[in-house]
Amino acid sequence: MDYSGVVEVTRDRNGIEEILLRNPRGASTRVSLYGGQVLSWRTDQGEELLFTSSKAIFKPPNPVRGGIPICFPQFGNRGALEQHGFARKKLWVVDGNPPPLHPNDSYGKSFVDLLLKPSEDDLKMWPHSFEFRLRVAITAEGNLAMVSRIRNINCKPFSFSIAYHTYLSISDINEVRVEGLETLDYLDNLLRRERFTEQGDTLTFESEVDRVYLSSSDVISVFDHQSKRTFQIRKKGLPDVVVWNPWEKKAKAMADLGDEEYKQMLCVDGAAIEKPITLKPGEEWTGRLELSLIPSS
Ligand SMILES: O=P(O)(O)OC[C@H]1O[C@@H](O)[C@H](O)[C@@H](O)[C@@H]1O
Repeated sequence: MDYSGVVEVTRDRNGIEEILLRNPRGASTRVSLYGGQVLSWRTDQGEELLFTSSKAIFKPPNPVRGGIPICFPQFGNRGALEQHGFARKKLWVVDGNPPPLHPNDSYGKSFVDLLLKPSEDDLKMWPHSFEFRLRVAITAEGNLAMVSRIRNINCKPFSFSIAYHTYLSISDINEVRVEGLETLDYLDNLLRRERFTEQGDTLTFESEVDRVYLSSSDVISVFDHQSKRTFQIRKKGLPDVVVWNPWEKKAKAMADLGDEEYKQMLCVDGAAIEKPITLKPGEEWTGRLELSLIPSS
C-alpha cells in the first residue's frame, strides 16, 4: 500500500500490524492497527514521550495500558457498552484512499490513515453504522497530530462520546503541574460524578485523580519540572479534558500496571463527554488533537 512517510510496517507478537512513521529530523510515532492506537511518540533524539506500562498486555481483547487508546463510542461506564466503548479493542484497517481532509489537517507528509467500521457483533451492541477515520501524523516539527472523522452512514441519528486517552510519560507525578484547567467546572468520577469548580491556579497531584473538566480552552499545558519539559495539548472539537492518575492503591490492584508506575504516567485526554455528539444521517464530525513538546529551562 502506498502511504506517505511510512518507514516500516512490522507485526507485533500476535501478528497485528504496527506502522512506524518518521519525519526527516528523526521524530517518530508508532501506531498499531489494534485499537487504532498510537503506542509511541519520540523526539528527534529518540526520547519516548508516551507512557506504556511494563505490564501492558498486548493480546486481544485486552486494551493496551499506555500510548493513546481511543475511547469510542462511550467514555468510561457512562452508558450500556463496555468500559470506554469498543473501538480500543477492535482491529482497524489502513485506509488507502480516504476522502480528502481539510488542507489545514494534512500535517505534512508523514502520516497514516486508519479506518474502523462496525462489525456484526458491534452492531448488535450499538446498532449504528458509522465510519471512523483516523489520521495519525508526525509533523515537520515533531508534533503528534491526530484527526478523527466520524460519519453517520445510517438512516437514523446517533450520539457518541470520545476521548483520546493520552498516557503522558512523566518523571514524577509529584513534580508535575497542569495549566489551562483553572476556574473550570469538573465532574469527579471518584465522587459519583459530582460537579465541582477548580479553585487552584494550577493542578498538582498528591492522591488519586479521576476527573472530567468541562468546556476547557483549546490549549492545555503539562509542566514536568524534573525532566524540564512541557507538553502542550492543542485540541479542536473536543471541549472536555479528562485527568486521571490511579495512584498507589489502584495501581497495585491493576494487573497491567506496575505497583510504582503510577508515578511515571499522567493521562490528560482531549475529549467530548459531558455533551455527547449527535450526528444525523450522512453527517460527519471532526475532532483534532495535537501534542507538542516545549523544552523548558
Ligand atoms: O482501566 P481502563 O478501562 O483503561 O480505564 C482507566 C481509567 O480511565 C479513566 O479515564 C477513567 O476516568 C477511570 O475511571 C478509569 O479507571
